[in-house]
Amino acid sequence: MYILIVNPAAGNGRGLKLYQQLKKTSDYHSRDIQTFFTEAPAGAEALASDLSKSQGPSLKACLVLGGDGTLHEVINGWNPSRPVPICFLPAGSGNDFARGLGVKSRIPDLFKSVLRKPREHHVYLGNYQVHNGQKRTFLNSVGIGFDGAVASYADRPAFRLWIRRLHLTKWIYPAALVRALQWFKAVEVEVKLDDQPPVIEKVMMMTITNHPYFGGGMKIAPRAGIHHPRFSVILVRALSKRKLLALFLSVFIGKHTALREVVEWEADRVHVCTNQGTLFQVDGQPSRSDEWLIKKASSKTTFLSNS
Ligand SMILES: Nc1ncnc2c1ncn2[C@@H]1O[C@H](COP(=O)(O)OP(=O)(O)OP(=O)(O)O)[C@@H](O)[C@H]1O
Repeated sequence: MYILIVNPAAGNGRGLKLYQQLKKTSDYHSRDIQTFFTEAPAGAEALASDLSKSQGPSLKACLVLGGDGTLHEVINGWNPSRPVPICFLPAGSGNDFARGLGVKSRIPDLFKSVLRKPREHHVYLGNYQVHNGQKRTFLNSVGIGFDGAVASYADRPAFRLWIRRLHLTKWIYPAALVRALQWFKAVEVEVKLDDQPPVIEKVMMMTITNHPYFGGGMKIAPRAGIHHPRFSVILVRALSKRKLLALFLSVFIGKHTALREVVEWEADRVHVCTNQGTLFQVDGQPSRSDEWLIKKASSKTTFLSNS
């Protein structure tokens, strides 16, 4: 049997539309699939926690139809002592984790293939702790500084509404980037990678990522790979706003890492501190902190896909 968790609100209602398409397929009816809807913002975490406790050995996989935010909640809610393969059916506005996994098909095709002939990916996700808080897991990246400012802008209800009215949902992150550029200022951070001595840098942003993509398809860390056992760490040193905009434009052609202000490191453990509350994002969800401890997970999570 399968569990299907649906966020109807993902991708500004795309989650519901895709669910209605899946419901019409023969595979949906011929398999034992129990469907659950998230009922409120952040509802997927409690739902996944309850479902993971009540399932027996007949559960073959948990399918998640939603955006990166929904998948993040499911991964964090699911009881780790009852591991189950996860299949992400990307219905959000960003869907960077699906890009990282190499998913390209339409959702109904992906759904069909995963039920009939799934391909397993075993991935070391990332764990993070913010200012001695609870340890949590991330799928895509933790982005500190400008990256967090962009996510924070993209999360504003008025901005989302404006983007939706203009049918620019796909371009929400680039649009938020242009807005955040107007007020963001570089921050000083102390960075410690693995057992190396700490370094102090004035940065526009620092992104610690499991795979190359962020912001809805920008290939920020070209050397990263979802099957790599270490993080890619992208650090962008303080630069002018014009140059930062040029940097993001060069991300589309994969040339930004050639810039003098951009460095790409690898690490299993990253500790970052600042002396001021700084915006950051985790899997696209914005927040604020002054300390982050980020480590590769010690065990792998299984994802099902068709490629
Ligand atoms: N029933 C619901 N009604 C309203 N909001 C919901 C509901 N269920 C979940 N949510 C919220 O919807 C938000 C958006 O979901 P999600 O992040 O998965 O999609 P997205 O933002 O469109 O895509 P992405 O994260 O890929 O950019 C999340 O903050 C989640 O908590």
